[in-house]
Amino acid sequence: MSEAVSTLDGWWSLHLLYNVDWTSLRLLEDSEKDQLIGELQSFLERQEEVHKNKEGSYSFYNITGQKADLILWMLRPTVDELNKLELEFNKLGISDFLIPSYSYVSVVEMSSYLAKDSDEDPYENPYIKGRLYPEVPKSKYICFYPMDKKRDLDDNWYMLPIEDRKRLMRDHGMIGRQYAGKVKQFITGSQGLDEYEWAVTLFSDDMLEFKKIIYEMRFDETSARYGVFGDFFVGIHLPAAELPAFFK
Ligand code: VOV
Repeated sequence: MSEAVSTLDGWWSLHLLYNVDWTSLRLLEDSEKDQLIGELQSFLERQEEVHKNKEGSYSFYNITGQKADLILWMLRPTVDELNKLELEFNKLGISDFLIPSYSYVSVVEMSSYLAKDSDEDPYENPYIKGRLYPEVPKSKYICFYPMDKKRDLDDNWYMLPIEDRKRLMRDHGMIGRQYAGKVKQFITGSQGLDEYEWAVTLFSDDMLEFKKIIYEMRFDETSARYGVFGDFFVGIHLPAAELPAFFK
């Protein structure tokens, strides 16, 4: 049996994606729309407060293409809090006009493949804390997708010796590092929690950087041989102040 890799686990993560029911929304009076929008803005302001207090984080983007219109990504210390938040969101008036299109449950994950031997408690290390309990940026663009590592007879990530997986992850990290300052990545693990094994959530101020990093990584053995991908969702930042222009 191959040696399992240990992980450090941080905040819980919930990606919620919706399509807007534009046909029904169009039938509302402007004053009714204002009320729905105001309520959603208050919800987002509460998320911003939590983010500023470093008790969680969130992001809200307008998805490009027909797979969804909106993505709300929320991070919290416990899955119970996320569950409650989802209920709170479902009870907002605007939710009557939102059709769920996709959701993803996971938890911020850091593997130990590249960890240095140390006696210190990793959960007290400032760098690791910053990764496990992240401040999600408000970059112009988001790219979100779930993925697996392959378990075929010939190409089975889970049967590779840990030394091989360490080498592959080192190479993966080297490519990633070339995108420092251009792409910010968040890896959340979902083994036993959702359909795939990880969610990848990327942020950048240039949408083309998503294509560049993902294409470059496809040629690296980790992705070329073992990466299996779900649907990709890309979108543009939607600040609360722009909601009236978006919905009206
Ligand atoms: C901004 C770029 C960037 C950087 C710097 C980066 C670095 C790193 C490091 C150092 C490590 C290992 C330690 C850890 O933290 O776990 C990882 C881990 C991981 N990555 Fe990564 N990754 C990036 C970016 C990045 C992308 C674009 C993808 C998608 C791959 C693709 O083909 O579409 C990805 C995937 C992952 C996954 C699924 C894991 C977990 C794998 C596992 O088996 O556990 N990642 N990643």
